[in-house]
Amino acid sequence: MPDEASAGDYAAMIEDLRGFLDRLSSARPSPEAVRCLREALTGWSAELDRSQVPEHDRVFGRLAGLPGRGQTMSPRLEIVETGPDGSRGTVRFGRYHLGRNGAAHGGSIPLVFDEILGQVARVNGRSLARTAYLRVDYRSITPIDRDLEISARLVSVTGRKYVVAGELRDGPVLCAEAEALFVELRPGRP
Ligand SMILES: CCCCCCCC(=O)SCCNC(=O)CCNC(=O)[C@H](O)C(C)(C)COP(=O)(O)OP(=O)(O)OC[C@H]1O[C@@H](n2cnc3c(N)ncnc32)[C@H](O)[C@@H]1OP(=O)(O)O
Repeated sequence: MPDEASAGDYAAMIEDLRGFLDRLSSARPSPEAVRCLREALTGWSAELDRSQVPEHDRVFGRLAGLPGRGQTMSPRLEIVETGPDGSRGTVRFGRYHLGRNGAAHGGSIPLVFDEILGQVARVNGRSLARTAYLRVDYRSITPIDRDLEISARLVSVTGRKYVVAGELRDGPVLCAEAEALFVELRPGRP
């Protein structure tokens, strides 16, 4: 992991990257701007090629405690309260996550449910578990560009099986609900 100062810079860079992806996805750049962007990206890809590391040493998505864990794959999730039986927080789907007609893309919603439901399954040291299934019911469109409330609660523990349920709300409106099964890995399983 990076030291505190560079972790702060890394986290800020990830926020910049989220903002960049939002702007890119809702822009209609000129051909000249596209050429310049390509040039800059090619330069940065070459630079990053020089600092590739094995999975264990990655920083992306490993900054626990920060909103979004320092990654851009899933929408920005900020946990405000967590405990052994559940957690709640806010999530913001950006323009990058737009599907059609103002609604978040259906695939971006399970991403954030896997994050928060997985975190509930992970507390109390149940770290070596994987998502066996994740079911999402889309109840109403999920709007982008505003903070929504998201929650998860532990439903049951049966041997190695943890069932966790979640809800995504825009104020009084239920946007989506989910249920997932996490199965603790047997010793020696990757
Ligand atoms: C706690 C930390 C949370 C971390 C969040 C992780 C986020 C992720 O996205 S992980 C990546 C996505 N998931 C994966 O890649 C998982 C791929 N699948 C697997 O590795 C395995 O199938 C795995 C680990 C889920 C289960 O394998 P294994 O340990 O051999 O379990 P197995 O013995 O077959 O089944 C155990 C129990 O779970 C049940 N079960 C397993 N899969 C399912 C399923 N899909 N649906 C319903 N029940 C299931 C079995 O029926 C069995 O129940 P019972 O004990 O009552 O008979």
